[in-house]
Amino acid sequence: MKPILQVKQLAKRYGDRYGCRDVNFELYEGEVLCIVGESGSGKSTLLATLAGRLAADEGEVTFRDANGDWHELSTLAEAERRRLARTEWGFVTQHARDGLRMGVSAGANVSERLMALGHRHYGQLRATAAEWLEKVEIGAERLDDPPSRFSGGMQQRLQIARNLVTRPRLVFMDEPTGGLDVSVQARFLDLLRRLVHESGVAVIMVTHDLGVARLLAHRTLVMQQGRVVEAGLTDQILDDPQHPYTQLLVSSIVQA
Ligand SMILES: Nc1ncnc2c1ncn2[C@@H]1O[C@H](COP(=O)(O)OP(=O)(O)OP(=O)(O)O)[C@@H](O)[C@H]1O
Repeated sequence: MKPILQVKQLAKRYGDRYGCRDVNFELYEGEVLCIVGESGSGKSTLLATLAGRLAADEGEVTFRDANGDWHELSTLAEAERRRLARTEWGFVTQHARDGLRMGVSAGANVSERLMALGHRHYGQLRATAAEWLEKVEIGAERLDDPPSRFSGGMQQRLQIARNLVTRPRLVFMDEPTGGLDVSVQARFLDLLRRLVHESGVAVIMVTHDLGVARLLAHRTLVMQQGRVVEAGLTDQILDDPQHPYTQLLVSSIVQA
């Protein structure tokens, strides 16, 4: 199997300080990778740089598209990056208001990305949006309601539908459970795990919650002060952490 993403010596600076540095890994089709670490360790910076939302200062990120062509993000024209973001990628944000259009209907939120791909048939768009609302357990009768009338958990599920409806090959997620009450997190994670598994999409997810990584991720990267200090299979990392910082992270949840 070939990787869909290759990351080499990636670094992003803010002024003369590094947000993240010396990051190397490959991601394979259908693989779920979690990036964990404490606040300020560089997780969001790394994610935004991988998705081309921030320009890398060093190293490279190379993505293989559905035709098998490789694209190095730093050399991509902005129009081409946007095309990839529309067709091959998704991005789920921590706060739904950053990832949804709060003023338009739930149905429009889902069909918008399809329309950007050229789908125009109104009845078909509506039917697909209804189908996806059902898939994320919202209920098609809410099709015309704006997400501002939804609970936090529903908004986050709508964001998932909006992103997966175009069948992207890679979805970036920045703390998707971060804003949710603990009581709704479990249901959300369960649904997410099922949809990711069914669709075969690859996911790179930032989380500070090792429990989320345990539940979803095949592999995990542990970040400290901008660097990846440990990387490997999630179960191995959580059951037998090698780096002192990972040991500290793991022991802090065991004690909690
Ligand atoms: N726009 C910015 N300008 C300057 N420094 C920044 C900026 N964004 C992040 N940083 C710094 O880069 C480092 C990494 O921050 P980043 O937000 O990527 O960490 P994080 O692990 O995602 O943290 P959190 O979990 O709190 O979101 C931190 O030291 C942070 O202060």
